[in-house]
Formats: sequence, C-alpha cells, structure tokens
Amino acid sequence: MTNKNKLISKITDFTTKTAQIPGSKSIANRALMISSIANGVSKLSNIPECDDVLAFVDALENLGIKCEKDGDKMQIFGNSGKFENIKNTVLNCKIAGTTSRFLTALASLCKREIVVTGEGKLLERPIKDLCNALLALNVDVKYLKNDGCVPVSVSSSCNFASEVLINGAISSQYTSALLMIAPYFSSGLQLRASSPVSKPYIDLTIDIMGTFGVKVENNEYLSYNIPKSQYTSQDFAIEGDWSSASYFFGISMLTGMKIEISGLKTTSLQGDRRILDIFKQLGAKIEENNNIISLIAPKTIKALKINMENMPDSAMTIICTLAFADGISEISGLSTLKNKETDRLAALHNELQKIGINTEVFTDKIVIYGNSELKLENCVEIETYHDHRMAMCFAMIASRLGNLAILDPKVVSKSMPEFWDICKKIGLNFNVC
Ligand SMILES: O=C(O)C1=C[C@@H](OP(=O)(O)O)[C@@H](O)[C@H](O)C1
Ligand SMILES: C=C(OP(=O)(O)O)C(=O)O
Repeated sequence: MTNKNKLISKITDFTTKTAQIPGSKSIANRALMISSIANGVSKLSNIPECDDVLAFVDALENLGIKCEKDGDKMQIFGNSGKFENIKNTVLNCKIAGTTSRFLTALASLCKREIVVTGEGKLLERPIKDLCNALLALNVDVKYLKNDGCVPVSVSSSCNFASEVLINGAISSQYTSALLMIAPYFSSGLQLRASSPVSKPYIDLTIDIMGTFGVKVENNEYLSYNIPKSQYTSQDFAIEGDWSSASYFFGISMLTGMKIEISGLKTTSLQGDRRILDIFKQLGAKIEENNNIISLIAPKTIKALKINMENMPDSAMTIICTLAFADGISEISGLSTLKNKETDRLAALHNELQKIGINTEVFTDKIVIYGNSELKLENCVEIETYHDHRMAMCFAMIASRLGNLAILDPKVVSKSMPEFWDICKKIGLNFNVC
C-alpha cells in the first residue's frame, strides 16, 4: 500500500455496492493467545492480516510457538503453557495496545525474562494497573523507560498468588489479559475488578475461553472465578469485525448509498454490533438477508444523547455521523479515548473544526453541533495522528463532502489494510496528492 496522501471526492455513483468485512482483530488476538498455550494444534481461519495481529503472531513465534500460515488460515501448535523453545526474549508490539497488554500477561508464564516493547504512542499508553496486578501475583515487572508504560521486563517463576484486584477503569484489556492466563496458575484465580469499562470485550474474552474449554464465573464484572485448567485446541473461525464495518454503515448513512455488507455475525458478542441500534435511533432502517446487512439512510439524521462506554472504538464513527445531524448531540462514557492511539476526542475536535463542525470536548464526553447542510468548497487537509480510526472516519465524511485530503492514509493497516481497496470498490473516488 502506498502512503501518498489521499484526496477524496464525494460519491457520485449511488448504485448498490457490496463490501466484505475482514476478521476481527480483537477476536483473532484472543484466539492466538489462547491457542498458543492450549494442548494440541488449533486451526484458526479468517485471520485478519492487520498490523496488530501480525505483531501478535510474530511475538508468539519469538516465544517458540509454531504458527503455520496458509492464506487466511493458521495452525497454532499449542505448548500446554510450557515455554521451552524461546527464540527471542524481546517482543515488539509496534503500536498495538491489546497485543502489548496480552503479551505482558503471557510473558509471566514464560519462566524467562521477557521484554515487551513497542513503538510510537504505545510507549506512552498506560499499562501500570496491569503491571501492579502482576506484581501482586508475584511476577517481577520493571519499567525500562517511562514509568507505567512499555517497554517492560517481565520475569516470573510461576508461583502465582491465587487472588488479586485489578483497576478496570482505564482499560478492559488488563482484565482480559489476566483472565486468559489465570487457568495456568496452580490454584486458578479469584480476580476482583474495580470500575470496569468496555465490558463487551470482557464478554468476548470469557466466551472464547469457554470455546477452548475453560469456564469462567463472572460476577457482574466485579469479580471472576477462574479455575485451574488447560485450554483444549479448537478449529475456530474468526468472525468479521464490527468496528471495521462501522465505517461502511457510516458511508451509507452519510451518502444514502446502499452497501450490502457481508462477513458479520449478527448475534456477535462484539460490543460494536450495537452500532446498528444507534444508527436506527438516528433514523436509519436496517435490512438483513442471508447474513447480508444493509443500512437505508434517513433523509435527515436525528441528533442523539447517548453513553458509549461499552463501544469505545465505534464512538468515533457515531461522532462523525452526528456531525451531519439536525441538532446538537452528546456522547458520554468516553473517558478512555484519550489513552488510545491518540487523544481521540481532541483529534476529532481539531479536524472537525477544520471542516466547519464545532464540538466541545470534556474529560469523558463530547458535544457535537451537527450541520446537515454543510458543504466544502475547497480542499481541506486532515491529520490522522497515527490513528487508523481517524483516517477511516474522515474517509467516511469525505464520501459525503468530497474535498478532503487524508494525510498518512497507510495508518489503516493497524486494523484493516484492505480499507482503501474496499472504499475504491464501493465507488469512493480518490487521487493521490
Ligand atoms: O480487548 C480488546 O480487544 C479491545 C478493548 C478496547 O480497549 P479498552 O478496554 O482499553 O477500552 C478497544 O478499544 C480495543 O480496540 C480492543
Ligand atoms: C484502541 C484500539 O486498539 P488497541 O488498544 O489494541 O491499540 C483500536 O483499535 O481502536
């Protein structure tokens, strides 16, 4: 993929299009982690080829896990939790939060000093609460650069305590990481969690653990009982990514074009599946036929007040849609967005302002002054802040307004390298500039 800036003009061909959504990176990373310590060989299919998943596979190979790739399928040769063939003790997670949090936990099963590191903004994203919990579990964790961030060194003799408290307010990824390694503790784990956020991601973790044979008791996301156990290898198909799909539903919403979207599971536990309910509240109709989903846009987009704490990733898609609503909207529950690839509310505020949309940003919410009549006469450059979701959100806006030059478009490879190809297929016109 080239990284020339993309100048996007608005959609002019409104015939029905199709879009196939790639596999979920959240599900893929959980399936990879669990398969790596399962008994036997797991066969994963529909694995997305995005940077965050590639970094995970690379790290597993460094830890001596055999991962045999065949197209979008992969065989993972589980080691039953015994890391006896470690090749490289430094794991580079690039800019992937989930990958780094999960691997920091996995490193504590390795009985060798492992360094978990990364690049760019990841070196500033918080991991302290997870490390504090690991320290309380008798794992030795040291910060090698910035306090509370990767790179961290993790050493453990696997003499784990049997209970621990995790602060769940900053990220659910810490809880997911601990849940997935806990079956390998000699007494299992009683995990208590305070102020949990992004809960659907915890449901996803517990569900996939269950598929691989470990049943977790979840007491209202405030405590979990994880038995001592072993995962059993599985044949496991990764379902399509609802966060990735949100941009294509958004394009339908903003342009009126019908896109038949496939690859998604309508009963998915992914929290971002709820994006359809929100689009309905904004006035859209949803059609579902043989696992193909399409959004029929309303004439005017209704303003909305909603809490999206359970859907942090698709909150940006909704904010950018509400920029064109008839009225003032407010989205709350967004305190975690400052700890993502960039400070997302600040980034959205800056770039929406450039196109004439006003927003007010608070610590955990954003107020959006929608403008359903907005047009752009001149080209505006949009910064993407090394954030895939900024590029995808503004491509969505460009499908309606045209005249947007998206800078550093390659950022989409973090979760969906196919993004620009799919855009082209559904009729988005862009030139490199
Ligand atoms: O567990 C996961 O797969 C994820 C959890 C969420 O993070 P937080 O729990 O930090 O909100 C989400 O933003 C991220 O993209 C993926
Ligand atoms: C926040 C995200 O991912 P991560 O935390 O895994 O970097 C994301 O994909 O939007």
